[in-house]
Order: sequence, then C-alpha cells, then structure tokens
Amino acid sequence: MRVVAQHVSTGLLGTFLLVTSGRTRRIESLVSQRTAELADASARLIAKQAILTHAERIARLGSWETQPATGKTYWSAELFHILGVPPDQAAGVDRLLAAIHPDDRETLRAALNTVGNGGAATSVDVRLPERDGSSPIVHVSIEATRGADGVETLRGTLQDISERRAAEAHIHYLAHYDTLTGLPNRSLWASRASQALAFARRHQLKLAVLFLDLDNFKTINDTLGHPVGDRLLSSAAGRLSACLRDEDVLARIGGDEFVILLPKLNRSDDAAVVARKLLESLTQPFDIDGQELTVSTSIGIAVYPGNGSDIDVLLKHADTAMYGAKNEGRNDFRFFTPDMNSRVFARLKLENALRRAIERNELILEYQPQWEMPEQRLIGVEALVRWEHPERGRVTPLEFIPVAEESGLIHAIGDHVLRTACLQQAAWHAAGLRPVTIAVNISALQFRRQGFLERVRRIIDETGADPKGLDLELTESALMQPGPEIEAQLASLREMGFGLALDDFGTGYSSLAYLKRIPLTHLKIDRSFVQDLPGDAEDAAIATATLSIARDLGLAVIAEGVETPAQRDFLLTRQCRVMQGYLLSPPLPATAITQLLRDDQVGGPAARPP
Ligand SMILES: Nc1nc2c(ncn2[C@@H]2O[C@H](COP(=O)(O)O[C@H]3[C@@H](O)[C@H](n4cnc5c(=O)[nH]c(N)nc54)O[C@@H]3COP(=O)(O)O)[C@@H](O)[C@H]2O)c(=O)[nH]1
Repeated sequence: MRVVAQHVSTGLLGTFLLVTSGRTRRIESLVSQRTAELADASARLIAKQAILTHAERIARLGSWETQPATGKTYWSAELFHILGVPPDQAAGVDRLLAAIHPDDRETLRAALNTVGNGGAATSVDVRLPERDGSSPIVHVSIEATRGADGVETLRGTLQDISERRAAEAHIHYLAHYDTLTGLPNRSLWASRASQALAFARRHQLKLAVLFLDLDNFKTINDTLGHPVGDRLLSSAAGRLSACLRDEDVLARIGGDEFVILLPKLNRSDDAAVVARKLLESLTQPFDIDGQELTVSTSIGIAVYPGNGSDIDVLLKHADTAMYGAKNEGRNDFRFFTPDMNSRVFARLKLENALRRAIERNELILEYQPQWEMPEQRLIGVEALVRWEHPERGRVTPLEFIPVAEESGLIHAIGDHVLRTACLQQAAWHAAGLRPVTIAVNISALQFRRQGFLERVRRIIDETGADPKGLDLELTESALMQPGPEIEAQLASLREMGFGLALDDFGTGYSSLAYLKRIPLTHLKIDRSFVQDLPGDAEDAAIATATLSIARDLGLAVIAEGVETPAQRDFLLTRQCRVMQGYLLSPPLPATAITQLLRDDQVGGPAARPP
C-alpha cells in the first residue's frame, strides 16, 4: 500500500508536477511573450519619445504639464533647453516663471492664473532674459483638463519664435524701408503722410510735402561707379535727416529722389526755412573713400491745403515744383505754383521734340574759330551743335544738352556731332582747303559709356576722317577718378591720333594729380575765368597759373570766351597763344568757315605736343 500509496502519491505528484510544469511553461511562455511585447512596446515608446524629442528640438518647441493638486510636473527636454534651465533642476510653474524676462513675468503669470482658474485656453508671447545680446521671444500656449474638483492638469507648449519674429521684422523692414539709407520707403512715407493729412484736416492745420532730387548725381554715379554713388546717397540722407524734427518724415523714393513730410506747419514760410537748412546741409563736400565729392539738391514744395487735398496730388505738385527749381539753376527750392504744370509739360514736350529732331536731322553744327595770336591765324574750330526747331526757331544747347543727358539722347546726339564733324573735315580736305583742327565736345556720360571707343572707331572708319585733325574736348567730370579702363581708353584715342582737350579747366573736380596721369594735349581756360580779366585779381591768378601748369606739363592752352581787347592783351602778356571768343569770331556756319579758309590759305593746324 505504501508502495501503492507511494506510487499513487508519486503519480499524483508526478501528475501535479507534470501539470504544474506544463502550466509553468505556459506561464513562462506567456510571461516571456508579454515581456517581449512589453519590451517591444517600450522600444516603440522610446522610439516615439525620441521622435517627439527630435521634433520638439527641430521646432524649438518644449512641452510641460503640471497637476496643481499633487504638484507633479513634467517638462520636456527641449523646454529645459529653450529656457536654459539645467535638466536636473526642479521643474514647475515657479521655475517656468523664473526663467522668463522679469518685465514679462506678470503677463505669463496672469495667463496661467486665468486658465488655472477655469478660463479658456490662451497663449502669450513673452521674452526670455537677454543672452548673446538679444532677448529670445517665446510663444507660450496654456490649456487645462478639468475634473469634478476643478482643474486636474495644466499643460502647454513653449516655442522659441525669435527667428520667425526676426524674419517677420525683416520682411516688414524690406516692405517699408530703403535698405541703402535705412529711411522709410515710398509706401511707409505715403501711409504716414495720409495719417498726418487726416490729422491736419481735422485740426485745420497746414502740412508741407518737399520733393528733393540731387543735382548731377547721375553724372557722379555713372562716372565714379555705383558703390561711390551709394555711399554718397547714404551720407547725403544722413545730413538731410539731421535737419529735421522727430515728427517730420524723410523717405527715399527712388535713385536720388527724397521726399519729406512736414506735418505740423504754422505758416507756409516755415517750409522755406527747412528747405534752406536742407540746402545748407549739403554745401560741405563729402569725403567718400578719401575723395571729396560735392552734391547739391533741388527742392520742390507743395503745401496743404493750398496746393492739393490728397497726398498723391501734393507729391505730384512738389515734384513739379522741384523741376521748377532745377530748370531755374538747381541748388535751390521753389514753392508749387499752378503755372508750373505747364512748364513740366513743356520739358516733356522738349524731350519728345528732341527725339524727333535727331530723326529729322534738325541738329546742325556751327564752328567757332580758334586763332593763333597775335597773328590771328585760324588754326582750328570748335564744333557746336545747334537745333533748328521748326516752330521755336533756334534752341540753345544750354537748354537741350541737359535734357539730352537726362533722357539718354546724348549718345545719339554725340555720335551725330562727331560724324558730322568728320564729314566736314573730309569735305574741307576734298575742297583742297588747308587743314584746321576740329574740336568736338564729348559729354561725360557719352565718354564713360561702355563701347564709346568702338563707336568712335566706327565713325572714323565710316567717314574716312583723320583723327590727327580732331580734338575731343572732355570735361573734368568725364575724367574724374580715371581708373585703368578710362586711362586705357584715353591712351587708345591718343594712339589713333586724336588730340585730347580738357574743357572748362578749373570749374569742376580738378585734381592736378590726374593731369599728370592722363595723356592730354590741351587745357582750355574756361570763359568764367576770362570774363573779368584783367580787373579781377583771382581770375588773373587762375589764368596765369593755368598757363604756367600747362607749360610745365607740355600742354597747349586755349583761352575761351575772349570778348574784349583788354582780355586778349592780358592773355597775350601771359604768353597765351591760342584764343577763341566773340572778339575774334562767334560760332559760324560751315560755309562761313569754308570762306575764311579760302581767303587765308597760308595757315595750318596748331602744333600738338608729341
Ligand atoms: N556735349 C556737347 N555739348 C555741346 C555741344 N555743343 C555745345 N555744347 C555745350 O553746350 C554749352 C553751350 O554751348 P553754346 O551755346 O554753343 O556756347 C558755346 C559758345 O557759343 C560760347 N562762347 C564762345 N565764345 C564766347 C564768348 O566770347 N562769350 C560767351 N559768353 N560765350 C562764348 O561758349 C560755348 C562753348 O563752350 P565750351 O564748350 O565750354 O567751349 C557749352 O557748354 C557747350 O560745351 C555738343 O556738340 N556736345
């Protein structure tokens, strides 16, 4: 029995053991299955957490959660990072508030309290304390989960939006400011001007709009290059700005155009006071990269309510008045008057007529003789363009050359003048007349334009003219800052045989240094230095010095604008051998020069320095 019992008991145990071990295995298998599932879930959770952490880092967005009842708090890794709080420091609402800029803490506290006390979800933008010179801006969103006893969980996100804000600010800046000068642009100016106008209308105040355009800026820009032009513009903007009050609005609205709003004006004349200050501010030369540059401005003024009742009209009238100031000598201001509209129209009409004049060959040349003295031997002529306008009669180049330069027509006119002078040389040669030099004026814009040399070559080839009998008269502005390209162009012209005369010497941006570097053949004493000779001591000194410099540099000199025997005699005593002016002869048609040459077949062109 014992054995049986034993057997039985062994059997039971065995059975039990068998059963137990079977269950155990199942349990084990279940446990290991569950463990694997848990490990898998945990791995997936970790992976998801990693993705979330990654996403938060990329978005510069941290998240947080806090249970007011238990004080349990969670901060994501990115939240610690954005707030600059070490990850081992206790994280909670107080810590969050402490990490905010002291001036913005109350804003966030109020938002947290609102949501914590049952208010709707909200968000605020607050700053963090300054780091690396700026205060990051964070956008904090707050919401709550509520239970029966009120708020159970307060949670939210905090995102660093500094870059977005900076980008928005930059876009705003680009849309409203001029990047070169930092001044408001046309759009911002117009919106401020409209507000000011509404205020002026309500309070029956006056308001002025000033339109400024820098004089000769285009020449400086085209001749010295855009980087120099840009620096000049921004320096000029600085000076203009310094003349104004805080409430005035200065804007740059185009290349060299500025507008100013004077919003609170007692009397119209106050605008004139400001205009005078602005003109005065530009009188001192600018030092741009070590070179002295001078620029002036012309100013047009329109006043509300007299000259218009909306900003567009006031601006248009100020622009028109600015043209008035330009036409009447520049470097000055003019108030708008209704008759100016017709003047601007006239200027546009002139430009159109000039365009047609070129096509219709209305531009002709006269030639002013140049004489070797004291024998008064004709040795050259200066070609001067004339416009025979079908209705207006003769239009002076003083009127149309500036229009041609502003409109770009100067290039076509310049080519026409050079071609006509070349053909005239060929005609005099063909007629068997003795050769005289023909001097041709070249505008600075024409000379500095890409391809000038090629155009000159083409004209010479087409006309068969001899450059040895041609002088190109260049102004000082054409030769300002002669870089290697300009020097090479001048050298090529000299190699071709052209003479190179510096016109109006002493009136512009004279630099004796470049006289040495560029291959000039002549200097022309400007008639402004001749007209008061011999009485004016300063003019006498300038004329004498010019002659002396030219002699030392081996250059020929032509005195222009000689109108009186006293001027002629003074210049003769200073060894000036070549003269031009009304005393000797006005500019004449080609036929008259032909006659002069026929009458005197013994002269010859002035000897040029080698
Ligand atoms: N780029 C070009 N400019 C040109 C061309 N033709 C003329 N011009 C420039 O126009 C300005 C005015 O010229 P104009 O009315 O022809 O006057 C010239 C002479 O008539 C005048 N002159 C000559 N002698 C006297 C005088 O004794 N007294 C006096 N008051 N005026 C006199 O001077 C002008 C010549 O000046 P300049 O060229 O400096 O030698 C003038 O700036 C012309 O340059 C052209 O084809 N292209």
